[in-house]
Amino acid sequence: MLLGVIADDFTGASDIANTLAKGLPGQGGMRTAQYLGVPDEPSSEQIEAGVISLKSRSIPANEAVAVSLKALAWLQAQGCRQFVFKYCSTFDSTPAGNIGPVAEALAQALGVKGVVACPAFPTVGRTVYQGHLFVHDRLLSESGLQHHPLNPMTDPDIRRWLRRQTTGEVGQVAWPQVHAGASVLRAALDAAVARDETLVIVDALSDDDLEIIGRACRDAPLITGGSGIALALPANFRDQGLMSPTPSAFSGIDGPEAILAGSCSGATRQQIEWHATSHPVLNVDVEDVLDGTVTPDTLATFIQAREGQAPLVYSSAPPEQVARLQEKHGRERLAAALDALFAQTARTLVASGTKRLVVAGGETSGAVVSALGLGALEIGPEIDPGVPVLVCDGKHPLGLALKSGNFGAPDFFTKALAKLGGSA
Ligand SMILES: Nc1ncnc2c1ncn2[C@@H]1O[C@H](COP(=O)(O)OP(=O)(O)OP(=O)(O)O)[C@@H](O)[C@H]1O
Ligand SMILES: O=C(O)[C@@H](O)C(=O)CO
Repeated sequence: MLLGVIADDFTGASDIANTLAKGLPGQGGMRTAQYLGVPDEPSSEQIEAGVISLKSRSIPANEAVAVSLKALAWLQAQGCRQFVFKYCSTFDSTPAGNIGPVAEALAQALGVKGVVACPAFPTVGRTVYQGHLFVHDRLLSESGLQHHPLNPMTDPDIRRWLRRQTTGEVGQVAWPQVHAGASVLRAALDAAVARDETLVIVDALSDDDLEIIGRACRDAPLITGGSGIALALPANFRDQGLMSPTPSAFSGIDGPEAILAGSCSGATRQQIEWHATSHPVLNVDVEDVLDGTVTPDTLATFIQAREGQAPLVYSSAPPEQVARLQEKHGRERLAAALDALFAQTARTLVASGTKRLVVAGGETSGAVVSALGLGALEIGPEIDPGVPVLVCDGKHPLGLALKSGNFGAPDFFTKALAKLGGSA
């Protein structure tokens, strides 16, 4: 294994695994595996990039640091020579962490300074300019993310946001020094090291900028950011003659299908609305879940009876309704009940032969794949930006798509099932 990634959530892990498996246009990517948590055993496969999915975005900072260091140790034991800490392209965190504490702990463990921090993902509208994060044409703090239930992003200046979370000084490299090319940027990062800056926010407006950043980080032991930060890393390894020719082709997994959505993001709700125009959907009433009227069997039975019709079950609701329910029942209680509902539904479905499973939402995906107890997932073709086909290869192959709440086109769900089946 050449490259090790520590991702702070499951859908974010798929996102960067997708970037690494694709590589730069026309150049090919790395043979990539996504692991669900820190594996107990060494990697047995011919994997070039290993991505460890953690659920560490919204847990206490000291726990996030501990599990991230454990992931680092496992990746080091697999022989990785470079590490990426992947967080959200909208920098999801609070003044208490977890991006700063985890990044500083990894930097300290690796003995490095001048570490790039860049959440930019221009393909989905996330750019960084003068240390400020934009979502399309809005500042982060005016993009809707200021209302995020767990990590309200109320300050678009991510230098200032990160300084609240860190003990070391946070530096900045502004866009002109990125645009000037990899050697100018490298010199700017070396100057940051000389100033004793541990983390350095680096501007990026386009994939060209991200490629320059990746090239400048060819020999950097640690890089941090969104998935875009990994764009040029496969090419760095290929240029050094370290990679094998072509990863194996994905030929598709056919069989019964299911779509589970717990994400309440605008994109997911639009995708559900689109899907409902021509496919069976079941809207789960959260109060029925809490009082036991709706159970995992209710959902599994609905799906099993509609095999071949792309059935979807969802709890997703608009923000006002979510806020009202959270007020009444408590956020933790709702999340635990819904996580358990989707997790047990997935277990029942897979046990009864479901072969293609699409899940919307990071927390929901984490609950589902943890319950399924899957090993390493291999990365297949891209469905939409940031969302690849995932394959659990074994005696009973399973194809998965784990969609970040805000990702995907309106027809994402049917497209995902088609890609999992090997068509489209
Ligand atoms: N009807 C509902 N009422 C209240 N909470 C809900 C409802 N439906 C889902 N939830 C909760 O909303 C949260 C959705 O989080 P999840 O991470 O799955 O989606 P997301 O935040 O859109 O995705 P991502 O993290 O990938 O951006 C879960 O904790 C889930 O339990
Ligand atoms: O970077 C992103 O936006 C996603 O990969 C993600 O982390 C969503 O949870």
